[in-house]
Amino acid sequence: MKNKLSVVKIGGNVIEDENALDTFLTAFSKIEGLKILVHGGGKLATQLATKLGIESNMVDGRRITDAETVDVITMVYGGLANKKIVAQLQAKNINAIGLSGADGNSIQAHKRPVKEIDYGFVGDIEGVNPELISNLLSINLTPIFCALSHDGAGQLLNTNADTIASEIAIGMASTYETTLYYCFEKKGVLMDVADDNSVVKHINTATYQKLLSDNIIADGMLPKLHNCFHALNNTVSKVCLGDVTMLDKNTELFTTIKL
Ligand SMILES: Nc1ncnc2c1ncn2[C@@H]1O[C@H](COP(=O)(O)OP(=O)(O)O)[C@@H](O)[C@H]1O
Ligand SMILES: CC(=O)N[C@@H](CCC(=O)OP(=O)(O)O)C(=O)O
Repeated sequence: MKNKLSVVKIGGNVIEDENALDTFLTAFSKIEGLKILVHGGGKLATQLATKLGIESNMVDGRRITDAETVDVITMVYGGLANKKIVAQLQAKNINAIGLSGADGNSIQAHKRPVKEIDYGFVGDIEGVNPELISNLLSINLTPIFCALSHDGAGQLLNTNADTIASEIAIGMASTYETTLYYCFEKKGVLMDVADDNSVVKHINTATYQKLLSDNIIADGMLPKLHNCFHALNNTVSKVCLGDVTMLDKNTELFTTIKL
């Protein structure tokens, strides 16, 4: 039987709120068994860019990443956000190790080809390095990934954190029984975004199509659910979406997705 592995992604809304981040990291530290954290930080990057007088441009939820912006996101994702999380997990007795995709060649990518839109230094993932990640897990380290990949030729690339989480879960799924958790500020996929009690508890391929055609899923939820099904179609066992209470298993109010 395969060992269980939890791959957990947290979004920018949780990271930028110190209390929410602490609550999340406490819940994450209590997850039993092997675990990996992937964090975003898009809002923090936008805030720092504004302070530096650099305009942020998003197209379809993806950041146009020019040369100045790739420096900003490297500072924020690989530096401030990643190292704060690692230090706070150390304080909770989790031996966390922070990684970008360049560290240990853990996430290989290529610069997105220019079609109608030039996204700049945005990376499309080619593969992850499951051996490295398994080795880290085997010596009791907990990998903490930020939203940076690399092209193998010296260039760091910006890759959406939801995508990094699904690709890592896929990369690990042949070795571990892998569950992917998307943890954000809502209780799951909601029928009405304004009503936190309207959680859709179970989604499968058929109900996903219905939610799409009824326009229930919008904005950031569109690429997130695309990543969920991409993971499930590539041997990840289960995907769950919800707020922090989903992790401590004290609630049944979250969304579980299976094919
Ligand atoms: N049906 C829905 N259920 C829940 N959230 C939804 C839904 N449709 C759109 N959203 C929006 O998607 C957002 C989550 O996407 P995003 O901001 O990209 O997440 P993250 O914080 O993980 O980066 C929610 O904050 C919510 O405003
Ligand atoms: C290419 C691209 O758009 N990358 C994202 C990476 C950060 C991220 O995904 O952060 P959240 O999870 O907090 O949204 C960005 O720069 O905003």
